[in-house]
Amino acid sequence: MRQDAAVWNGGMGSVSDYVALLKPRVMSLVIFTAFVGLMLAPGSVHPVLGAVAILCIAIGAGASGALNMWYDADIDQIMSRTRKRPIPAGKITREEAFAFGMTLSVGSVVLLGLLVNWFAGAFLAFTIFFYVVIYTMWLKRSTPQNIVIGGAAGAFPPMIGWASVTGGVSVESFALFLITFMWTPPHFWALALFKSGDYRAAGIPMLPVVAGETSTRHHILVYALLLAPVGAGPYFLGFASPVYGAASALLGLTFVAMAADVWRKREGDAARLACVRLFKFSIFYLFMLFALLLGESLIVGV
Ligand code: HEM
Ligand SMILES: CC(C)=CCC/C(C)=C/CC/C(C)=C/COP(=O)(O)OP(=O)(O)O
Repeated sequence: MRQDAAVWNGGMGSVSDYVALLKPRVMSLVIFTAFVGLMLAPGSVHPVLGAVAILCIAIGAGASGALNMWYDADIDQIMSRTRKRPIPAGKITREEAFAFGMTLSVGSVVLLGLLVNWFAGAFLAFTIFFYVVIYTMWLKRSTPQNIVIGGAAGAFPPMIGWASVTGGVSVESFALFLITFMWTPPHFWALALFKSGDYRAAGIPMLPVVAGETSTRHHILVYALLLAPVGAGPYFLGFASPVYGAASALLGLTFVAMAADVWRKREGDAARLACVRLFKFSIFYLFMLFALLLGESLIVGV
């Protein structure tokens, strides 16, 4: 039976504990990509409904983070990076986190369906399900390909933003999905390389634990090489300008160069630094690609 890691502290957690359950820092970039999807979609939506859509996606994303922490309380208590989270720290019980996550999940989906459209609402429900059930409850603990497949959940939000305007999907919204989908493995493995002790202790079959560091470095480089052209996809598909094409190529080549650095530097501080640099750059990279697309859509819209 799964052990409840949280200790009942005799009262409700504070507001900041509940905010922490929403994984706000990670989800901020997810929400930004959803916003860009909404802004790029053809046609228009009333600004109030657009704001409602983004709010619902944000709440749904946060809710899925809370449900992830509900299920993962046992392993979060073991890993040094996650030990201070509200449940292992004894600030919030698993039951409270579950009730909070479920309420926000259902609320965000129903609100998006009723006020915006039911295709977007169903897509949000599917994404929450994918992250919580497919990734967290199933793949994360069973295969080193966990984040390759499970990472799709984090890549769907721009498609949900797009669907909030059009009520459907398209080649363009799929191209936005593909960028985050190809980006997630190197984003995560760069960090996992030097956190593998944590995952080993928790019994999570992340790639560096199962396949070793050399294989993980190889995977990072291959994904970076695939990501570079995928990042330029919006230009090749004709919904971004040559300026975006050139900028995305430059960012993609920098990503590849940093992945090659991780591949080359195998020992000591140099290896660790190369991983940290790639991890930090990965976040900058994704933010920049979507910011460039947003900038172009605003200029065209003027
Ligand atoms: C299965 C997929 C993913 C995994 C396993 C993963 C894992 C991680 C981990 C372990 C961290 C370290 C810091 C922390 O715990 O907050 C992190 C940070 C971060 N991730 Fe991811 N991530 C994934 C997908 C994504 C996606 C889809 C996005 C956004 C589109 C994203 C954005 C970020 C950001 C912005 C940070 C930095 C947070 C900070 O500044 O503290 N991640 N990720
Ligand atoms: C709209 C919607 C529902 C969006 C969901 C977005 C999403 C799935 C983002 C993934 C973010 C993330 C931190 C995954 C890591 O989970 P982990 O459990 O491996 O990381 P951890 O060890 O830090 O908990």
